[in-house]
Amino acid sequence: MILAIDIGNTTVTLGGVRIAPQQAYSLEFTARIDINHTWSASQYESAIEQLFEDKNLSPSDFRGVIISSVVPSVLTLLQECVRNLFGTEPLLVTSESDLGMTFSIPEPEKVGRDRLVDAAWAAAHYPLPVITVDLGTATTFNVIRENSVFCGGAIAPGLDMGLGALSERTAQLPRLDLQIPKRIIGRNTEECILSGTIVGMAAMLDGMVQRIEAELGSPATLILTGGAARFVEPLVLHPHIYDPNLLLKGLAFLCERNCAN
Ligand SMILES: Nc1ncnc2c1ncn2[C@@H]1O[C@H](COP(=O)(O)OP(=O)(O)OP(=O)(O)O)[C@@H](O)[C@H]1O
Ligand SMILES: CC(C)(CO)[C@@H](O)C(=O)NCCC(=O)O
Ligand SMILES: [K+]
Repeated sequence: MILAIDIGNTTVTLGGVRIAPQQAYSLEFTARIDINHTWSASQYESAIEQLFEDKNLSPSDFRGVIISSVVPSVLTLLQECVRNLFGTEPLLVTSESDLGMTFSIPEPEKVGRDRLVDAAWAAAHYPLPVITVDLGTATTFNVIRENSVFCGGAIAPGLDMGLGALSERTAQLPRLDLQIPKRIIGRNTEECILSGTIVGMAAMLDGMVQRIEAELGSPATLILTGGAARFVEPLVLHPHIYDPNLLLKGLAFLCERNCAN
């Protein structure tokens, strides 16, 4: 199997991805390590060793390691971990990787590598044009046109970021955990916050997708992913596919594609 590592601003997500014949990708395991900016490489290394021990895994179970990162400082630490644990360099996703896409934007190297992975998987596996929406620390949109042309997207504040900001910057609003709202018209403070944040996110997605389709001049396939997607997905009206492991499968896909070359 392939070890896929996504370094985000909140979490490092690890996945063991097995690729069966006929290109069937399955997740053998997933694990999350919270980003801790005081940690050294050896602390991340211990966390990964502990994970392997818990899951009865060893480095020899993996035939490749690939990383996408949007946090350069943590990437340096995890590259060192992989070197120590596996004795090899991990493959890194960049805009120069073979992504199976071309770019119609001026600075592809500035696009978050998590966005590139989502886009590469979607371009290869879904009818084009396709829009991917990833609900993580931020909510990101990618738009891939016919012929696998990555033409841009959008970046909005994340769900949890919105919930956090509401409580931190007010006297009377509590900190709530994500949950699916019971109704649109909230009947108390908690219901109002959940409606405004979560139904609001779904409405934003629907409105954005409508506007993106208008700019494209054609309907698009809509793919939703990311840790917070399950709270929003049931409220999205536009036809869509919920693919919770897009990023990890995308990493394994790119590992295959870029190791073979
Ligand atoms: N098991 C869970 N229960 C409740 N909320 C969750 C759970 N898993 C994820 N979330 C929420 O989903 C959000 C997004 O998760 P995801 O893993 O996609 O991104 P992240 O790790 O927070 O962001 P990044 O990838 O930028 O680090 C998290 O901020 C968290 O609030
Ligand atoms: C938007 C985030 C933070 C989402 O993880 C990440 O993709 C990122 O840092 N992007 C860089 C800017 C860009 O994608 O244009
Ligand atoms: K920043």
